[in-house]
Formats: sequence, structure tokens, C-alpha cells
Amino acid sequence: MKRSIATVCLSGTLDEKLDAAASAGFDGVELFEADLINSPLRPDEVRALADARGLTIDLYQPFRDFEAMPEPDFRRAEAKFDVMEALGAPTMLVCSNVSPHAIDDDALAAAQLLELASRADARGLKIAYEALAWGRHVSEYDHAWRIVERADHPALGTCLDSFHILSRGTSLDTIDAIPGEKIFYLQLADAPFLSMDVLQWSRHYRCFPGQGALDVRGLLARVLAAGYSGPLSLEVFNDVFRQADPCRTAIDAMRSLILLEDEPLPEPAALNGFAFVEIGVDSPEIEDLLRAMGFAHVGPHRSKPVQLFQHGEIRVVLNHGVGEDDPEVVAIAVDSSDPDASAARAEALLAPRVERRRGAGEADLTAVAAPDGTAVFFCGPDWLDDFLPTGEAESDGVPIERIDHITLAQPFEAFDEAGLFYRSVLALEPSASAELAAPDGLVRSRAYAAGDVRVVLNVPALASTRERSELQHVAFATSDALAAARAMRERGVPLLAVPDNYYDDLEARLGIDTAPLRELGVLYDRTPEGELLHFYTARLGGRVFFEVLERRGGYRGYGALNSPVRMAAQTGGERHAEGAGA
Ligand SMILES: O=C(O)c1ccc(O)c(O)c1
Ligand SMILES: [Mg+2]
Repeated sequence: MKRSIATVCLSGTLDEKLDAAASAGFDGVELFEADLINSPLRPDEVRALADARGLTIDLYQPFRDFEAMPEPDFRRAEAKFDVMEALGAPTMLVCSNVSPHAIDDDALAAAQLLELASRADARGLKIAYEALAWGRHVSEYDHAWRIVERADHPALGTCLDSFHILSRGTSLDTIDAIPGEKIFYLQLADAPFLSMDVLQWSRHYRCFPGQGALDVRGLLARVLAAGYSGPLSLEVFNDVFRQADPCRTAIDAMRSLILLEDEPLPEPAALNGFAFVEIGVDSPEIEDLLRAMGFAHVGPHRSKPVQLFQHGEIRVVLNHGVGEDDPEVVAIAVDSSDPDASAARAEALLAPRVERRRGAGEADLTAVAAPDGTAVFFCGPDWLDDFLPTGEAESDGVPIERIDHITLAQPFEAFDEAGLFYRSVLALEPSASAELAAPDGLVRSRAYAAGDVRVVLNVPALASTRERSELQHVAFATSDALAAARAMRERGVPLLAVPDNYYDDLEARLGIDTAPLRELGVLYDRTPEGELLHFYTARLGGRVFFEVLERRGGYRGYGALNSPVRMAAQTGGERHAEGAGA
């Protein structure tokens, strides 16, 4: 189907918005009135600009506070029709009246919309009437449809907006009763569940389908079943997108539509956990730490300054060629049952390829770049052959087994984009997001998982100019956290100290004996499904640390409840170290 995007979704000036929409592959735009009014470009120039970029202007929007008025403003309407003719925009969106002067009278609304539609029709234009969720007298789509049906004019139809419908929880049954050709336009937006005034929710927190919690997919299926054949158009008001790079937002938006439509998308290949995690480093200290955690240096890469360390199923690749000052997770790799299929799906979802140097005879690994720049590799079985065996053996006695999850701090503007990236490219399912209080600010966190591939994304809740530590960590699964903590402590792994107050609270809340946990700095969580025991290493330089976790029973979470004490301990340790050095 034709794909469109409202200019209000994108930051920048009108010409920048058009450029971004076109470069992401959109067919058309909804022109948001303010974007035109604030532009130095004449309507005919906007039309030419859109035309030159292969974009149609599908909708002019919104025309506000028109219907059910004592004196409907046809003069203003005619002036806007002039603009639409110059733009080549066929349809005007009229959103339901919010004015205190509006009269609660459907017959009046229908009569005035009928008059508007016949004037539009005289110019070959159409009117699409939309219920705003906060409209004064019309706030439900089925009500807007009854008024359209009552007016009964061929140039008058309705505009359905998934946000207004799903935010109010209106039954979707009436959609089936609207003839497809009377649905003149469909606007798609998702949003996280928030308990707040619906206007504020709509104007600040909408997001692209797949990024929020609304069943946009279900709604789309109903609208298509009704026979709608117009554009699938994204209309997202979002504070973060308004300040993000419009080209990136437009690609994020297009990825959302591709996922929503499903059709030309290769099926996701089954993933069998993480093949490896790659850490960029320029110092050898991390090698000592990995050995203390029981890892063996399995081998150097045949042609690159890259070392493979392994313990059980856990593989950590240290890349000395991309080392920043501080160690940093630069790549994650999934073990794919069909790496070519994984790569094809990633490409279909507009994931940018990471170009890599490859020596003769080396495995041909495809990597794509996640929004924060982390490379995501799709591995088959043969990549291990790229390393020359050293014969070094792993140590017994440190019971860690596989990578459980990888947690990556995201740049402020990349959080929703990154979530949709992992959700679509790797077909990971999101869990609910959590808010975690760190000493230096609130952190929003959301996990994405499929089988043994789990990625947790964190982001500061507010953009900040302050220097913030953007922590990343790799969590290793164990079947015995206490034994693992004891073994690592004996082997000299620096573990994060946990305050006594934490254990006192744990005893007060749960009535458990915390002595073994307290002794080793192991944190604890319990849900009806099971238990979690987990602990952390100190940070390796600035950003990276390791976690070891034991899931007991059916525990599926990530110990979010314990993140604040962990973050406080990390901040405290850092300030302590600064103080000691002074
Ligand atoms: O927030 C608004 O005013 C507004 C305007 C036009 C729309 O289509 C819409 O869904 C909301
Ligand atoms: Mg709308």
C-alpha cells in the first residue's frame, strides 16, 4: 500500500522534512498546517519540491473548530481550499471541534459538514472528518462516522486515527460497518500506556507502531478488512522525535510500517542465543579479569588485532583495534540458524550494513549497525575457524555458563528507535518498561527477548547536558550464583560491594536469611514465578561491567528492583575512588 508520513512527525524546516520523508522511501506526506504557515515557501513551491522528491501531498491538516458552530467559517475554509489547490492536496482533514462555542447537535454538525463537502467537491476536493479523543462533543470515531453517514455526501468521509480510537478503548466493531470507500484516510500511531490527560498523552508521547503498547496491528487489520485502500500514514506527535535527526526518524518510521505490513518481509531465522559479545579495548587488563573469571584465551584472530576468550558457551571477543580510552561493547553477535535469512530480513528493515575487512578464507559474517552504532552480527557455525587455537584451557570451578543478556545504555534520542530495531530485525519481543532511580537521574529500561537472546536497553529519562556514565554490561548465566561469587572472590575478581541497609531491608520485606548473600554481595529478587540471585563485577574503566545471575524456577525478569542499589553502589564507588585519589 501507499506509505505516508505527517510532516509533524519530523524535526526541521519543511524542506528538510520533505527530504527526510523522501529519502526514507515514503510515497507521500500529510502536510501539517503549521509547517506550511511557518515556511517561506509558497504552496506551489512546496508542491514542486514534493514533486521533485517523488512525494504526493495526500492530506492537508488539520482544519479545526469548524462544525456545529453558530456561525461556521466558510471564508476560512475557502481560503484553505485555495491553498490545497496550489499544493495539489486532494483531501482536507477536519478534526472534531474543541471550541467552547461548539453546539452539541449532530444534525447541525452534519448539515455544516455537508455544506463544506459540497463546496470542496466543487473544486474536486474532499473532506475527511476525524474525532479527536478530546473533542468537545465528538470524541469517538463511531460518533464521527454517524455524522458523516447522516450528511451523506460523496466528498465527505471519515479519517480514522489509531491513537484516538485505541487511547479511549472504543470498541472496534463499528469499523466493520463503515464502507471502505468512506474511510478517506487512516492515521497510524502507537503510544505507551500512560495514565494521563489524553490530549497531553497524544501531543507528547505518541510513537511509531511497534514502539508503544497499543494494538495498532489489530486495528489496521479491521480497517483493511473494511476495504480501506488509501495510504497507511503515520501521524506521531513526540517530544523526542521533534528534536531528533529527521532522516533517522523517517527511517525509523518506515521500519515501523514495514514491520506492520509484514508482507515483503523475510521470516526471522531462529536464534540460538548469543554467539559472542565484542568489547573494544586498548589495555590488556581486561584479559586478566576474564582469566580470573575462568575464561581461557582460545585464540587470536587470523588477521585482526582481536582475541577470543571462552568459558563454557560464553565467548567474549576483545578487539584491540577499536579501543577507546575505556572498554566498550562494540558488537553483539547472535547465533542464527540461517545467517543469510537474518541478513536479508535486516536489509528489508533498512538496517545499515557495517562494512568489514575480511581476509581470504575467513567467515563471511554480515553485520548491521544498531541505532547507537553497536554492530549486530549474524553468525553461523564457521566463524570460530577464524581464530588460531592456543590450546589454553578454561579453569574449572567458576560455574558460569552462557550469556544471559546484554544491557546497552542508549543515547537519549535513540531509545524507541533502538527498541523497534531489535524488535523488528531480531524479532525480539519487548517486555514492559521500568523506571529505575540512579543517583544521577532516572533511567528508563526495557528488555527485548526471544529465547536466549535478550537485550536490555537503558536510557536517561531526561536529556541532560551533564556528563553521564552510560553503562553497558554483559550478564552471564550460572546455576549457582553463590558458588560463582565465592570462586570469583577467591580468584581476585573485584566485585561490587552492596550496602548492609539493602540486606536489612531484604530481611524485613521477605523474612529470609540473608547471611550468605550479604557475605558475597549477592542481590536477591523473588516473584511468584521464581527467584533471582545476582552480583556484579566492578567497572572495567568507565562503561563496562559484568553481571552473573542465577534464575531459579521460572524467574523471567532482570532484577530491575535491584538496579537502584547497584547504580548507587557504582556511583558511590566512583566518588569514593575520586575522594581517595585527592
Ligand atoms: O493534536 C491535535 O490537535 C491533532 C490534530 C490533527 C490530528 O489528526 C490529530 O490526530 C491530532
Ligand atoms: Mg489524527
